[in-house]
Amino acid sequence: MPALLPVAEAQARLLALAEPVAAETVPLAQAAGRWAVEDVRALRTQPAADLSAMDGYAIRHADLPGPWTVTGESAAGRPFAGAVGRGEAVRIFTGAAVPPGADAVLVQEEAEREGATLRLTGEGPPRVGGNIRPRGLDFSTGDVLIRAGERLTPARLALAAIGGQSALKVPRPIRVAVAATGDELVPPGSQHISADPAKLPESNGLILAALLAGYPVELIDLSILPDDEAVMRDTFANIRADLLVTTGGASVGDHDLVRPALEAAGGSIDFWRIALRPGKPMMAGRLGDAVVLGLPGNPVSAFVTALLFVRPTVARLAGAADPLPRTAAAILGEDLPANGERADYLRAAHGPDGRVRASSVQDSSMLLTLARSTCLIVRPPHAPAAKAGDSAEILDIS
Ligand SMILES: Nc1nc2c(c(=O)[nH]1)N[C@H]1C(S)=C(S)[C@@H](COP(=O)(O)OP(=O)(O)OC[C@H]3O[C@@H](n4cnc5c(N)ncnc54)[C@H](O)[C@@H]3O)O[C@H]1N2
Ligand code: MOO
Repeated sequence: MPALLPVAEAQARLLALAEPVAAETVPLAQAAGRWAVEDVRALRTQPAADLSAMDGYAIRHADLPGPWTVTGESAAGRPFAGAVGRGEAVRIFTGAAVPPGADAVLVQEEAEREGATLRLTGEGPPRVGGNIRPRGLDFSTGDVLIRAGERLTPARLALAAIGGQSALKVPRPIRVAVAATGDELVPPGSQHISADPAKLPESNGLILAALLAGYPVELIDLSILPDDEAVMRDTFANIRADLLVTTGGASVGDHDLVRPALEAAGGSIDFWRIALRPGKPMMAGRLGDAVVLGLPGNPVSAFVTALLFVRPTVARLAGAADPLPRTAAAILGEDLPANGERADYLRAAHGPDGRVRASSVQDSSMLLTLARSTCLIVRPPHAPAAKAGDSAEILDIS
């Protein structure tokens, strides 16, 4: 058997197989969770004028400590038509244009008004420009607001809108075909599950669909394929997808038929078997225009490989410049033994003290421990033993 491929190398080879798909232009609301194909620039300056940051009175700072004569009002969307002269004040509200002549805003809590006469009761704005958001504070026309390859998060979509954009160029949705394999599998909720101990509810399809919720995908559900090479081959040969994900049948047993079926369908395997626990027998390759990922069948192995490989592939096909999952640092609540040759992704939970503790059982078939975990502790190959209180790298799965 060839040596196991390190995770980072496997990810790099996989991403090299995946080119972003063709782009389309969609209204902002449809761009949520997708990736920008090109730099998005501001079509306007924000704020477009000097605006008040508070409710109060627009004044000339040099006129402090007053008193002033109130000559009018400026509200958001309804600016004051005139200017502020010496000894004058204009009633102003948050977001309203500061009239010409005024250079500070006196907050109403620091003033007392009687008819048109305004008196200072507090300190007043400390400086020229006090309580004013100057024109262009956030950005100016032509500024790059979003870079090509960045994800269109809620904040970036709002930024594009306030920057004057109405539509964005993004890759079209990614067609992801998902097939579970195994004679033992039946759809979740099937009647005969409890009656037949040879049958097992299919769960990996849910893992994949749920992990891809919020991603720009069209899922093609190939359902459950039997352990039959010809059936698999014919199914694979007919898919119209950008990414084919199978689970199960990836290992070395007599019924592990995904690899030969893919090859019989005209596909090619780029790599197989990764220095990863769980998830060692994952394979990656191409079939026609599609990238193919053959995940192991054990549900926790399918989950971990979906996080490390499926989501990044979808993100790259969907235009992400930075598709790999981001790890975080956490403090260990317990000692960990030295690690072996495979990178280990340990199911773990954050305790009330904020520290993370790995579950004592890590068998890759066990979904209960996965469901109770808040993170995976990433143990690189050959990591030395670690002590409680040490920092560790984690992947959040909460
Ligand atoms: N002799 C060896 N045996 C195994 C090796 C090895 O290196 N040498 N690797 C082990 C490792 S590691 C893993 S991981 C598994 C993965 O095997 P497969 O991808 O071939 O998976 P299956 O045998 O089809 O299934 C494994 C297990 O998971 C259950 N399963 C499968 N699909 C689903 C699904 N969609 N939903 C729920 N559960 C599923 C299946 O019933 C099996 O219990 O191989 C080891 N063996
Ligand atoms: O790699 Mo398997 O996923 O260890 O159980």
